[in-house]
Amino acid sequence: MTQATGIVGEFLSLKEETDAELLTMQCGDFYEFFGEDAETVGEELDLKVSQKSSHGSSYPMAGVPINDLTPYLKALVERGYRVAVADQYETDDGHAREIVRVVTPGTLLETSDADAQYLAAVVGGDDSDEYGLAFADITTGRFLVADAADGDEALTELYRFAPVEVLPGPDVRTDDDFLHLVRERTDATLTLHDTESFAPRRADHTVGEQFGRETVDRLGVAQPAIAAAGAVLSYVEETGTGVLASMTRIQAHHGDDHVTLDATTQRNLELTETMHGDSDGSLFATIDHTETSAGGRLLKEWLQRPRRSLSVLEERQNGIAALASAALAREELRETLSGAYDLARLASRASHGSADARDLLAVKETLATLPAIADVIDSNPELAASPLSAIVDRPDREAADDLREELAEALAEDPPSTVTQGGLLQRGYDEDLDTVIDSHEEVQRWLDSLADREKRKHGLSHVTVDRNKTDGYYVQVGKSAADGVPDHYEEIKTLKNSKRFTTEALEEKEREVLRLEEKRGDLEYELFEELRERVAERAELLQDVGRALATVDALSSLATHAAANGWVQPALHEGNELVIDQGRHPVVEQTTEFVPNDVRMDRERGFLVVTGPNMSGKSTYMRQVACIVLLAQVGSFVPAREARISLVDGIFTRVGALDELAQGRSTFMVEMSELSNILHTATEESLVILDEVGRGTATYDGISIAWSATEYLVNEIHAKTLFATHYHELTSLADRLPGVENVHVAAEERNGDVTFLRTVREGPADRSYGIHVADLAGVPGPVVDRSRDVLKKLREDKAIDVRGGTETNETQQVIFDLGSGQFHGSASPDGGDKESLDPATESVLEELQSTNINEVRPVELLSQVQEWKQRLEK
Ligand SMILES: Nc1ncnc2c1ncn2[C@@H]1O[C@H](COP(=O)(O)OP(=O)(O)OP(=O)(O)O)[C@@H](O)[C@H]1O
Repeated sequence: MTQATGIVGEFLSLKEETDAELLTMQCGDFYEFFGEDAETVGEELDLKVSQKSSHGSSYPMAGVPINDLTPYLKALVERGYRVAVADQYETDDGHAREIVRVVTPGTLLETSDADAQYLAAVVGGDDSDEYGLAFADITTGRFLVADAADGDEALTELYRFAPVEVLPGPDVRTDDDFLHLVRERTDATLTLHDTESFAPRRADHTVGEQFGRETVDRLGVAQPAIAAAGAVLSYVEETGTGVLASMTRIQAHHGDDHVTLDATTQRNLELTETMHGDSDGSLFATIDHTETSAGGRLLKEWLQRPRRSLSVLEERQNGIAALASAALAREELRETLSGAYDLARLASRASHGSADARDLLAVKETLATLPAIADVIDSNPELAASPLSAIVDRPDREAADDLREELAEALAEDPPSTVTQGGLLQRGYDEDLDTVIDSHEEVQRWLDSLADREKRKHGLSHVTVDRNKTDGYYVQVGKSAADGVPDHYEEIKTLKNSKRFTTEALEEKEREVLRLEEKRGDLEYELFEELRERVAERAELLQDVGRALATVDALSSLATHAAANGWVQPALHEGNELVIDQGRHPVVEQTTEFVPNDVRMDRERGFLVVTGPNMSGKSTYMRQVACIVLLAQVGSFVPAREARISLVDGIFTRVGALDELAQGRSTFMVEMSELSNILHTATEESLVILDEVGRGTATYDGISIAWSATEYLVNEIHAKTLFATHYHELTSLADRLPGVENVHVAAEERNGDVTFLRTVREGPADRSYGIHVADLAGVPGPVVDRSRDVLKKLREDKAIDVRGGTETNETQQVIFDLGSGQFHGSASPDGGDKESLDPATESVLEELQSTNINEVRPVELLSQVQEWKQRLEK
């Protein structure tokens, strides 16, 4: 390509200045893309690409009218592009252009999505495993920082906030494994931002400047989190979004305040989307009855970040309790809330300078909902006595009223969406403006009555006065009357049925009206900008009011759901007892005639082995327990007749996931790394849900792993655990290990038909129904019969040790007789049946026994298990 000159040359040299993938440049009334950019945009957005000739060469070109740029930008950014925007401005000798903004997924202000839009940065510690994270939602001004003890915790936070764009710090950039997991667990675009901005001193300075030195010192987060925050701020500034002013507050997200919910668990419990990736059918979609997008955002945040503080949870519970019983007042609140707009978003738009008069009107209307809501609360004794009154009193109500009044005095009732053509402000707001408006209206009246005057004065019929772009103002006279116009009429155009004239007086008024229009437009715009700036200065106030309204909305939503579905307030406590009477699964109960079930767990009964036929309801039962505990720690009521819930520090799940095979990962490998993560992180205060661990490999390997994991959880971790399994063998652990109990989901078999009762009962299931289910599913008869034969043949003795048993403190041995389906304690601890084992089996068992799966990496474990298998087969 020859060196481009002219407009294309200007485009290409601007393109060199930016690292954005695409550039669009203002050329008069259009934004244009040239060259490769034009082709990309043409393909992505189906935009027409034409050819622009420039000095003998020709370049692809695609453009959109200035006012239509936003939807195109949005579409490009949603496809993961970063787009630089160059604006044109006047200079003494013509015009020039410069890049004013780079729009990226995390800095797109024009989003119409109600969800939070987080821009994140993640930084590794210099010589520790620690990570620091920062999250900013530029559309609402929310800014959070968090420490993470290690890479896993950093990934968990990233999954929790689901950022749309991530800035990896300099050290994280080279960690391919970490980046791979970020890509896998979030939909974020990864952007390499200037390394300098992550430098400790510089970041510390940036953050101090933005939020105030003292605030930063009080945050109590480690240096990497500050580095991440500094990088985010510098990125927001550099991309030219101009919203830094709306970021008024920095908050530390302390993991300890929240229930640990790793990415897998958030997915397994289908918190915000189902396993299939739909938002419908998720727990959030089920319980969300919020009226405002800010309320919905807050409720989602609560679900993703359940709390551990009893006082925080009780405040929410008490709010919900009051709202749940005050049905009428609740409906009134929701009705009022339905008129509220997203104040945090409006504040960001005001800071950015893109809020129009309608946006400010929305601010005014929303500010007015706060006292309306406070009135409803005050006039209902139950609500007035609840934490709701403190919630609505938290923002500075007086300042909110002042701002609302100021806006009410300033804004016109129905302003246009353009801000440059007047009509934005009310009479009486500004004296100078009133004078201009008076003169403008006077001329306008003269023009409006001109046609009538001319008709009367000159005896003309068919006269109209109008204006258009080419002719300006004109008097139009019908053909039949056109000959009778007075001499001072000057003809400007002949049409088919009429003629257009102008007069000196009309021309003069036209000049006047244009001057006044311009003056009015300019003055109004100036006054409007000042007003908008004053609103932007109150960003923090708007965020506070927005938060209060969102809180009332989220609580009302939870109360509405509780009241409609018969949910109850759980008794929360810091002990160990988890008792759920007649619990239900919050999502499944919506679509099924649900059979409620009980749970009782405490220190003496901390591990439940859940058995039952396939499809009987084991998974549902366990998830139901996890969801109820989670909802309780959101502060919500729960689907049960009664519940007493001990607060947990984390919920961990290992549930067969559907999507792993699609991702080309070995199911067993995933299963083992998830198990390993649980065994490493769960504590005595955690809730662990294991669904068929060990299923992904050969039966005996599976049993061995399930067995030893159970021992470890019971003996070392003491976490409350529910473990569903098809390995009937594991049910014998209940007799041997204190704290382990069997429950089963009941089914009845009569004349070969199995009826699922969905009722959970004490004790192990009678037997495994696998072959029966195969039969039901229509597997051919001969195959079913033959599998029964094979099962019979497989029933041979195997010996397994139980660790941590009660009878002696020593390891004891039990023999599992697959023939009878029973375990027998060994006759003597070191002799007996053990001698009947061949040396190879014995050595494998010894190694298995001495393997601490908590210390072995999953990959090694896998190959170790394979090796044992080969030795046993030999
Ligand atoms: N308590 C209940 N009341 C009504 N329906 C239920 C109940 N529990 C489970 N179900 C329904 O039963 C079906 C099977 O449940 P689930 O997947 O939990 O079984 P499972 O025992 O875990 O099966 P598998 O062992 O094959 O994984 C689901 O469609 C679920 O909606």
